[in-house]
Amino acid sequence: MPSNCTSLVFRAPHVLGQTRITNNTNKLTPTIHVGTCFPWYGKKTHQKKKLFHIVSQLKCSQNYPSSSVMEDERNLVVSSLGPDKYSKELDVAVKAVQMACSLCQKVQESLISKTNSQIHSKDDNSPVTVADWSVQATISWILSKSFGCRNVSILAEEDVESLSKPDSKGLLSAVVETVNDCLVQAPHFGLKGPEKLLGSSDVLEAIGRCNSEGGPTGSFWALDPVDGTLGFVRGDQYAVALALIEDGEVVLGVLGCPNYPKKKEWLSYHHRYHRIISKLTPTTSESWDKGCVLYATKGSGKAWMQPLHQTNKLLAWPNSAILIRVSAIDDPALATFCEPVEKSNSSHSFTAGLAHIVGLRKQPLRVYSMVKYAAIARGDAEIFMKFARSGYKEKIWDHAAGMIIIQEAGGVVTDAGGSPLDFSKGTFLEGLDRGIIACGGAKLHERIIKSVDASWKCSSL
Ligand SMILES: Nc1ncnc2c1ncn2[C@@H]1O[C@H](COP(=O)(O)OS(=O)(=O)O)[C@@H](OP(=O)(O)O)[C@H]1O
Ligand SMILES: [Mg+2]
Ligand SMILES: [Mg+2]
Ligand SMILES: [Mg+2]
Repeated sequence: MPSNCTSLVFRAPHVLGQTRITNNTNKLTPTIHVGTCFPWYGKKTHQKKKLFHIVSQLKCSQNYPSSSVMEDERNLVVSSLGPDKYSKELDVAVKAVQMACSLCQKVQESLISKTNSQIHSKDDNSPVTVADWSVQATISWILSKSFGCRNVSILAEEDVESLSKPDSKGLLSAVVETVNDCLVQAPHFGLKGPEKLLGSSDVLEAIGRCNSEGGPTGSFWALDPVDGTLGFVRGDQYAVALALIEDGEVVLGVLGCPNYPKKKEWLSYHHRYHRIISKLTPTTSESWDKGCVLYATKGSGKAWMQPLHQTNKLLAWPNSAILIRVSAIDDPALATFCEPVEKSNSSHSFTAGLAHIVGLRKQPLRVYSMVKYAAIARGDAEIFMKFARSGYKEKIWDHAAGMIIIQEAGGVVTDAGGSPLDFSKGTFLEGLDRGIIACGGAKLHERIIKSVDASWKCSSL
């Protein structure tokens, strides 16, 4: 794991009550290195607890969660300390996505209680709302503020043209208001907000700045401000997806899923039930009722999840993160596969044929957005398949964050030919072979890839 900090020095030797922190050479240890081993042996339970607590605190004090303290029967071993290469990027990205989720929750609530007048159609007839532009502006502003405009390059879904038209004044002012409402909350999320309210030109600039073309060299952020806008406007699942891509490789991913239910069974409920559920359960998403942010950095072998941040209850976020892992189920008969809700986005008949050949018995779990990737990473489902109509080119922002989170949680993501997804060719996943297959484990993945050809021959795709 990349690490630029391999030791941590105490200002004074630590003393736990009467227990001095000593390492396995029994020397008082003012410095803890990666690999430092603290013997449990002979220690009393309360001393063990204190020792574990203090050593665990070290990782939290580094403001990042990927260091780890391992325990065995005799020792407590510090396996890694200090921030990894992307700690600052991860910290800012997670906070920015948390803010974006909170923005989306407010807009979704207001959309559901009003008419459809706030939902607009793009040239390709897909929906776009105040939330899509507002999240893009907010995250663009936060990234620029945190890393400097010149150092930040963003490739994002929404463009600025339709918002800048003279007849879009009402829409633009709604976006400006939403962005400002969100940015004033920045300090609650541990970020700096603007000194004064942003004007229309600031907001348009922030959206327009997301004009990176991506490509094979350098580093850029890929942002889908609201993925699954259709789910969003229907009061259902959607995601905020942010990934960092370096020299064509996804190195960091953050996925905000504000409506991810505490009980995985609720994922399969029709959107109308979600509305009922949201009335039945506290909208504050207290504890784990609904909503989470998932994240991972490349090569860490770990993926994390934290609950949605509550502005009135400040959670020190690395401390509230828990590790997630893909499902261990590798028997197709027991596996759940997810796919897009809309037939026009992925062929349901093709995946039904494929499922039959592979021996998947359960009904498909149809969920809007990259929440499907989240379900695989959390181990709530085993397979995700998407086969768009021929001629449709998948966009990188629809897959980057989800892919890395599944991979670091132990899963496999490829195209339908078994090749890795290529994020180095600009906006689209060029060269994608037919579709996308993501699985919790390699065994299931292999079985599906092997069956794609057989199923493909009898399909009309
Ligand atoms: N025709 C077509 N074919 C395939 N894919 C398409 C198509 N049109 C759109 N999209 C992209 O799909 C994104 C939503 O994907 P989902 O898997 O969530 O689909 S679904 O909404 O559940 O049906 C959606 O992302 P958002 O625009 O961010 O919602 C689109 O990028
Ligand atoms: Mg999308
Ligand atoms: Mg989108
Ligand atoms: Mg869209």
